[in-house]
Amino acid sequence: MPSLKRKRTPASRPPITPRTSGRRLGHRAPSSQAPSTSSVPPQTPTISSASQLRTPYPTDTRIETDRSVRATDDDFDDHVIAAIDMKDHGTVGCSYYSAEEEKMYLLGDSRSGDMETIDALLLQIKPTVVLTPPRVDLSSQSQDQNLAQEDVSSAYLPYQIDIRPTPEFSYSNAESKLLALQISSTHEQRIRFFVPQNGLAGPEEVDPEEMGFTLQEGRLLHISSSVDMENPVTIGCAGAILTYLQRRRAGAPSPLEEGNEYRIRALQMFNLRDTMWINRNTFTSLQIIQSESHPNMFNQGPGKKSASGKEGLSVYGLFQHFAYTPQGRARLKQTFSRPSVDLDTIRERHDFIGVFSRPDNLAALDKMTKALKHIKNLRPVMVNLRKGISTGSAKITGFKTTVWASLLAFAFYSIDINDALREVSGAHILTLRSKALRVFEAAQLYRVGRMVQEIVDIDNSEEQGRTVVKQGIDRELDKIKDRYDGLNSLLRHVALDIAATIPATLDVDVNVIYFPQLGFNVAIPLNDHGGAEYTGSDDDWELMFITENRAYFKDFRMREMDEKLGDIYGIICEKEIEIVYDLAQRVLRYENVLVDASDICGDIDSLLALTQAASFYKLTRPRMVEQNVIRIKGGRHILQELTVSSYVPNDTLLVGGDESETNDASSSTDSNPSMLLLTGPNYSGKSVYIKQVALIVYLAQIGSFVPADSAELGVTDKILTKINTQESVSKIQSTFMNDLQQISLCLKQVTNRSLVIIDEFGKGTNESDGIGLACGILDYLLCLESPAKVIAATHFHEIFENNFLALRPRLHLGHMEVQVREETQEVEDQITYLYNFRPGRSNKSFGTICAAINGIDPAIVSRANEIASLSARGENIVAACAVLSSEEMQDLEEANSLARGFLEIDFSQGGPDHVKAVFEGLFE
Ligand SMILES: Nc1ncnc2c1ncn2[C@@H]1O[C@H](COP(=O)(O)OP(=O)(O)OP(=O)(O)O)[C@@H](O)[C@H]1O
Repeated sequence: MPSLKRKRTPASRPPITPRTSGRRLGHRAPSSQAPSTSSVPPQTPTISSASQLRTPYPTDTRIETDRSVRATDDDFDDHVIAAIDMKDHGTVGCSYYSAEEEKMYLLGDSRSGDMETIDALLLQIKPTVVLTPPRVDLSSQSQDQNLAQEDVSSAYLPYQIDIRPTPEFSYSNAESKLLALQISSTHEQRIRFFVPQNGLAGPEEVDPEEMGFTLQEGRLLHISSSVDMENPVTIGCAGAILTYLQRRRAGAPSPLEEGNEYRIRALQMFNLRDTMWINRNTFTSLQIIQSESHPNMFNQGPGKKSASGKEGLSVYGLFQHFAYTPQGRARLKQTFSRPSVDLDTIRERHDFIGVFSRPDNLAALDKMTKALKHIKNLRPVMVNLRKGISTGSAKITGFKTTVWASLLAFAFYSIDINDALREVSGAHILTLRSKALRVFEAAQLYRVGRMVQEIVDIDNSEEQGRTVVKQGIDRELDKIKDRYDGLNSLLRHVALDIAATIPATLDVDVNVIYFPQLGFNVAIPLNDHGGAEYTGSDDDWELMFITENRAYFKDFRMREMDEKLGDIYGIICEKEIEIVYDLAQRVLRYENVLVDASDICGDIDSLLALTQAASFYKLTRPRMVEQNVIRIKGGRHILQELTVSSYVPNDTLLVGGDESETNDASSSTDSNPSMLLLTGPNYSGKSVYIKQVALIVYLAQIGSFVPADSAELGVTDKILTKINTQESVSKIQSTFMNDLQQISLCLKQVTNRSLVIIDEFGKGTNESDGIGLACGILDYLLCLESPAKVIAATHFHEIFENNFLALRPRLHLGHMEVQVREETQEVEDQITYLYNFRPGRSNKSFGTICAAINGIDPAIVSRANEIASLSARGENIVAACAVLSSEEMQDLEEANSLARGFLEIDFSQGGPDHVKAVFEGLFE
């Protein structure tokens, strides 16, 4: 008996269509052609008998509002709702809710906050909606953000600002709402609070009520375990978010959304204090997450390989290819937006990379990365599973097969990760490993995997676009399925019977087709006039519908089969729905631990991305120390070195705070400088050098290895930059104005643990003002009692020619070496860029040589050289320019004697003839 293979159809409902040919002239025997599934009517209906039973609400209900607040199945994960408040002259509080993680994060109140703090927060959080009370005006911030986004990157999406009444931010509103939260029922919350060390022993062991607390006390205790209630502004913000979520739920058009959307599984504090302060300007200018074009990209100088060398490159871009899971990439991006200032966290990440970089762990690393490539984020999978159950059976039949396939792959591949973690040598020091092993064990991965594998026929499910249950699970279901599969042969026989009743003079193809919703039908091809080639031998044939090629009829045989077998497909689906529903519920018992396991895979994936990048880009482990120091040997710029054929590594030494040199001895290279001031011609590599130092510090603190032969680094709390970028060009204000804003922010934020990067400050105004300001700022930074680490580059040679900036041990001068061969005829060959950092200042201005290289007339260049050196010496340029050539001197002397002779003429003596004779004498 030919078995009926159910093919995927657009609506996933297989029509069964055995076909036989009617008799042609000459009484040919009915064709023995195999049954075909051709001519599937486009209006194939959907199955719903069982689904309607369990679907109390329309399954396609969606909340459609604007981009930021809509909650659909597709973008549900994207929502990040932040609330920000500022009180009492600068206490900033912030909370945010991530729909993807189903978590609310609360910031510790930041007492010295300002709009820049808020900007940094928004940058980190990347919210879709921001709630603020009327007293906080974010409109300028978002305007700026939109501008930046337009011009530079899509990394920072604009957000919707929702100004809410002040009472929504009150502490009392927040407290009552927090206490009413139902998060204590979740496994994770109980464990976090009551048995932090015991890991995942089981929820029943740690119920607060069992420990003798009243419900209210239990909840307060519970909330306080994850939230520091001593942060009133932040707590107020949490209240505003809870009010917002409540309003959203109440406004949902269908109760379907309730409980599914905006659930809060956990509360967690996050603190800017643990995070390095780094603002958008710095992210942009160091090309960390977005691209930057060098101002000279269209005018390449020597050593520049291609104009597009920097375009489109970003540090994050270099690393992200090594993260394979969605949660890993999200975690990696978060790591890049939040470099840490916590030594333990940083060292732990370095330890992880160190362990997995060991040659004897290569096999384990390989096993883990291979496994990670198959792992999906279980958060949306679980949301779909939960929704499928709570929204009724129509959803269940529509359980995307990816739900089961993802679960199955997750279970089995995370077992591989678990095994690899056990095999890794030297990993006992890694707390992430211990945590992962604990969570994987609790998640009962093998059991969950087996449950899914035993029940769900993944291949067939994918083919049919619905969940198909395997043979052997339910005897009755198997029997019905056998009957369904046998339909194929039955229908062929019926088709042959019908064909035998068709007059021999006609040659008609007869098909009998089963549609799950429309039952059994005889399908007859259409003739050239659009009518059926045959319409039945008697009145019994009833035309049901016509498609493009065929007409469909019911006769007594079809009606009889409808009666006996018409529901067969529906019954199969209904049975399968029940089994799958039961399976979904059993899997959901492990929901929290499975989600934890999925998150842990993200953590592991992001750290393995750092590990693989470390080997690919030849990075080394920095030595993180308590001292306030940056000591780099053979440092490289991780992006720039990819764009040049041979990159020249350089050393750096900077010491901040009290450890920097304070005595007034004359400058010496042995002292500990807090400031490095670089000079040198264009293209000599100053900007690359200063950015390289900042990037090494940054990379170390996100937990990555660094591009250097060795690096000894103390923790830096802020990287503050004044660097010209494309972004500044796009701003409404002038470059100088922007420079001033950047530098004033640096000066306001700076601490002795900060790293300040200043690239050519003061270029946008007149020279003397620029020099004055630059000197004033550098001097201010040098004179701080406990100075920050500063690297600055300048073209203002006057600073040194005129001793505007007093030399002192804290200040080291440096330049990027260039080789000059003046004896060479061709001016282009006179200068070679070596890119070596050398102590001391550049003793010559090569600006004019650069001008010559770029095609400026040699006479102009030589004149410019003369004037530049006069100017650098502070001489009177006007007087110097008045010096005349010998020819000019001769002419001048002649004119002089002529004028004197004229003045000596005595016009009172003699008549006109006498005067005429005197004149003629003068001009002879
Ligand atoms: N260490 C290095 N090794 C190799 N090439 C380098 C190095 N540093 C810089 N370069 C090359 O020199 C080019 C110019 O560098 P950079 O922009 O830092 O110069 P600059 O002195 O800051 O110039 P400007 O004063 O015009 O801004 C870079 O684009 C790069 O191609």
